[in-house]
Amino acid sequence: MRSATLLLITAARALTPLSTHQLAAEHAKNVQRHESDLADSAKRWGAPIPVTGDDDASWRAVAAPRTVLAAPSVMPRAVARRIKREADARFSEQTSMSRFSMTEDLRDCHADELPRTKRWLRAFVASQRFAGALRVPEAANATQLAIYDALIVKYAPDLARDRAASGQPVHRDFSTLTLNVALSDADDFIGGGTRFEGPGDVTLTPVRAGDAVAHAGRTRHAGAATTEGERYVLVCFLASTAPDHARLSLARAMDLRRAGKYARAVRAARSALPTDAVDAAELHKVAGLSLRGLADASARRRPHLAEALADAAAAHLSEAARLAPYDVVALHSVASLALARASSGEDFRAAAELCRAALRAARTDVERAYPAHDLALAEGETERLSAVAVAR
Ligand SMILES: O=C(O)CCC(=O)C(=O)O
Ligand SMILES: [Fe+2]
Repeated sequence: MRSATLLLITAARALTPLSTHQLAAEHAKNVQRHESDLADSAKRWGAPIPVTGDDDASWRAVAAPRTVLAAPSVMPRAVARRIKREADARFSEQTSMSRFSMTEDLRDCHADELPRTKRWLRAFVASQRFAGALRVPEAANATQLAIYDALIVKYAPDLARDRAASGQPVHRDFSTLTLNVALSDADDFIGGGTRFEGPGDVTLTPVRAGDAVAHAGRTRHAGAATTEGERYVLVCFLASTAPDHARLSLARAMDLRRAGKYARAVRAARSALPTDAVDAAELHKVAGLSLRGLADASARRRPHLAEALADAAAAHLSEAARLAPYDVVALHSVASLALARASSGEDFRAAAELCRAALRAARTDVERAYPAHDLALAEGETERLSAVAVAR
């Protein structure tokens, strides 16, 4: 009982929004993690690199308003070729496939294990040429940057499980700024490129080895599918030495999720969102995490925890629906969760009302289909339960 109560409290604290006290606790954990990340980076990459002024015009914005910058030939093509060979030698010693990326459909290795790559990268980040990449707004205030990780990634259809396309799904990096240097020429492969999600979805395929792209780690992006040939990239993840709480909270949330600690993951993910100007889509994701936790807690027969995570999901979904009252999916999600949790006539009536709100926002038949289906279920249950009540 005691442990169930404690768990309930833990999960209920994930409820939105977090109090000042909870936020401070999350930030304290971030600082701890940040310090250990910096220590780890110093061991592998050396001391943080002071940022020099920005007067380099070679970086150009290519995907406003998300601010993705591109610059041609930041690395001499001959260096890119040598780095690629260095990585190939490493790959041939490796038996495992991808170790650090989000998918197994590629091959990767740590760039700090490759002496030539390591030397080039540190020198480049310290150079005036790199400074233009700091026009990415998230990096604008950084005075020192630490390389906390860098990978060489190789995409080739042969490496993919389906042997057809090698890529990486849409994700965020846990960096303040990501530098992505092409190690292959565009005509070495078909498909590929870095895809940036969102309105005006754009895929950047640098023309020549040595061309680079820079973006905020938090900008959602993917490695577009390489369907023929081979595509190599050097991806470098840079962190500002000042703790970036949005980045750190998100990184902790992902670790906690992987460890199956959903309630704590939800709280960390919630603390990654700004206290003002929260985006409904971000709240959807936190709700998604709560729902996954709910499923997990139910499977492990932890009803109190499941209940608290369902509360967290409902709270985040309602907040999202309040922020985006025109968003049928948000409104319907609130309704369908209420329906799933309903047990009394009153619950079903409330769920039906939420379905009607979603229906009012719907503009097309497709948007109407799910809320209408759920409304019929909710009304059916309301009727059935009132018939039972009368029969008694
Ligand atoms: O293939 C690309 O250009 C994207 C690589 C990437 O996003 C990553 O390794 O984190
Ligand atoms: Fe990435």
